Amino acid sequence: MKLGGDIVYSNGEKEEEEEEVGEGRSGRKLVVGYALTSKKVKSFLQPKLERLARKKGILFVAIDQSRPLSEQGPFDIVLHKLTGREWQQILEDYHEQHPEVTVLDPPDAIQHLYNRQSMLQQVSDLNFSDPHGEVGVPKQLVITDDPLSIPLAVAQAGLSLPLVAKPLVVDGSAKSHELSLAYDQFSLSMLEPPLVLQEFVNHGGVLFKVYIVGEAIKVVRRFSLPNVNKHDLLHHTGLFRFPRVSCASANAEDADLDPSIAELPPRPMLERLARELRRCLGLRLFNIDVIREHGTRDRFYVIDINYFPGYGKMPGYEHIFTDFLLSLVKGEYRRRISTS
Ligand SMILES: Nc1ncnc2c1ncn2[C@@H]1O[C@H](COP(=O)(O)OP(=O)(O)OP(=O)(O)O)[C@@H](O)[C@H]1O
Ligand SMILES: O=P(O)(O)O[C@H]1[C@H](O)[C@@H](O)[C@H](OP(=O)(O)O)[C@@H](OP(=O)(O)O)[C@H]1O
Ligand SMILES: [Mg+2]
Ligand SMILES: [Mg+2]
Repeated sequence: MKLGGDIVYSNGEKEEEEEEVGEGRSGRKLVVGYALTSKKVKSFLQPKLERLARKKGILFVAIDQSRPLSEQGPFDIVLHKLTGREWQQILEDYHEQHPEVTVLDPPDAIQHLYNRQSMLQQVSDLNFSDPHGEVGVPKQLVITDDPLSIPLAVAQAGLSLPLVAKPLVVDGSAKSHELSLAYDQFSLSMLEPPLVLQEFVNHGGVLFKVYIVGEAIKVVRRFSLPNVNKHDLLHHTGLFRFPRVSCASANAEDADLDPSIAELPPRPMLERLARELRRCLGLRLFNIDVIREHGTRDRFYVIDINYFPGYGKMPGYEHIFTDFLLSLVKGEYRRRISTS
């Protein structure tokens, strides 16, 4: 079904003249139940998203966690980002009782991303290489106990300094994003396991965030940590704790950067990588942090994967996300028609 219209928003954005209108199980509207933290509601459910969604026949409804899910809705789609075993069980039970509802995404698949080791394992297993480039993960080591054993473990694993120390578990807390850079082996004993130690890869201070929403991808540049050279390594000791550099709202899109550093990774390579990761992770909503090894044109590393990231910072996310939601029910209708 098509709806005419031509709205120009205050930010100067002009919507397409014709927008598709969604149809959910409840009739005309496509009902999306959401279970998100208040921080996520604020960053994701921005007025521009709700306005466009309404226009396309999509209704976002907050899930009341104090009431059984089956008594709410009916929903066509459940969108969620909450952690905890209890919530995971609620969703799994609900999915069993209501297989007709699309749960974005399956909780067991999301679990893989809440551990920085299993998060990158799938990327490593891909052994990704195509004519446009190679994508790997930095060498890393998991430490679960005794900080005093770290220097020896690092030497035995053959990891080179400097190392980025990251909390092993990512649970949405600020603490799970408290990272540090270790310049010398003695400082490694001051770290607090459980953690992942990852070789620092020089990449010219620019990182590429690749947002994935179903089959759509969008890449943005962000500032990152600067290169560490031999001189820095000789003259710095200790741990350098650093804030969430790549998450800062200031992006690197308009900065005057060295083109060999700022050049986006080749689009066909990212599309193929996203497709393969979507398949092996079993997820549709995530982003990957990609860096290009300094001094190379086509050697890339994935250093982080985030489930349901800050889409509010992705340009045009309201269009991409609403199109994605509509595509899910269209697929559902197609399936029903072909099996009836
Ligand atoms: N192996 C690495 N080599 C070089 N820089 C790195 C490496 N790992 C992390 N960094 C830098 O540290 C930043 C934070 O690391 P990472 O993305 O793993 O943490 P995070 O807390 O999960 O971030 P996000 O906010 O994206 O979830 C990166 O954006 C990048 O600037
Ligand atoms: O979009 P990028 O720059 O990757 O950063 C996101 C993080 O990766 C996410 O982990 C944050 O979400 P949570 O705070 O819900 O984990 C997410 O929080 P947000 O939705 O409040 O922006 C972002 O900080
Ligand atoms: Mg990151
Ligand atoms: Mg992360």
